[in-house]
Amino acid sequence: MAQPLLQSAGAIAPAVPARQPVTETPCDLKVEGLCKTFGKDRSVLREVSFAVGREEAVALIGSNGAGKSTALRCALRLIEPEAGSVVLFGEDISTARQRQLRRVRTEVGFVFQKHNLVPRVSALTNVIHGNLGRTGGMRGWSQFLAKTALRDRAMSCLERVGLADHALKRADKLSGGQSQRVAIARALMQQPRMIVADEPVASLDPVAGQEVMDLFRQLTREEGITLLFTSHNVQQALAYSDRVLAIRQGEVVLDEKSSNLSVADLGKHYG
Ligand SMILES: Nc1ncnc2c1ncn2[C@@H]1O[C@H](COP(=O)(O)OP(=O)(O)OP(=O)(O)O)[C@@H](O)[C@H]1O
Repeated sequence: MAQPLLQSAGAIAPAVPARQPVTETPCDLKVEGLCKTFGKDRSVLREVSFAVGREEAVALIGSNGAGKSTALRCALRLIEPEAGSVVLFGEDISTARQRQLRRVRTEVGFVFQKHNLVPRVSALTNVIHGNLGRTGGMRGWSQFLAKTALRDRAMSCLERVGLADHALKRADKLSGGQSQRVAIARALMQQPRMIVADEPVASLDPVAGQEVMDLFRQLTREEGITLLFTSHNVQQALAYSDRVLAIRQGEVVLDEKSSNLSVADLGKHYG
């Protein structure tokens, strides 16, 4: 059954208090009964439910238009589902207002297919932008110190992705693979508990794509970061995840540990 309607941002809180976390095992994200319709009757998500365990790497696969990106966006309330519940890091955000949403989402690093870097500034500045909001209330010397610390941290994030040498290069002079690495460094800058990546390597050639996926796996394992990513590529999904979710026409049709699956199994659920 679908859960009660989610409220839009800024709406008045319901008289009934928000549902409390219902996690049986440690779980960073749990969604239940998400429904989303575009326009009058374009039903894109139909009671989508899934969970992402702490420090787990979960791949969400499906063909073009299956609803993967919409599922990710609704799961983080970047867009509003019409129904369903969302528990993020143990906090029920189904009816959360913008302020609570912003706070909880600071612990999520986003990486998209198009890296969305600011083209005319350096890789380093792009990474610093991942966290500039946190110095907003500071003034004078404390702001200077905070910015110096941010710069040092951004440099260390670029080192983590192997791009310290390119720190001062303009973003629009970087290759696709390098740009995606900067996007990962920018996500790391937030010191996220979870990274959500929407087709992070779809626009890269196979070698650069594999390097970026290797980097995701290495960094998330070393730093204990949960990973939820979407992919069209069943081999890649299997290779880089602990668990695979397949979505078809807005419905979850498979939710299984990667170790129990073969590429052929996944192929059957892809479409
Ligand atoms: N803002 C929107 N307005 C109207 N329709 C939308 C909107 N966003 C997505 N859709 C439609 O919803 C369906 C699912 O889109 P979604 O982007 O979630 O699929 P996807 O599985 O991520 O596909 P792809 O792999 O091609 O990115 C598509 O038919 C798409 O056209």
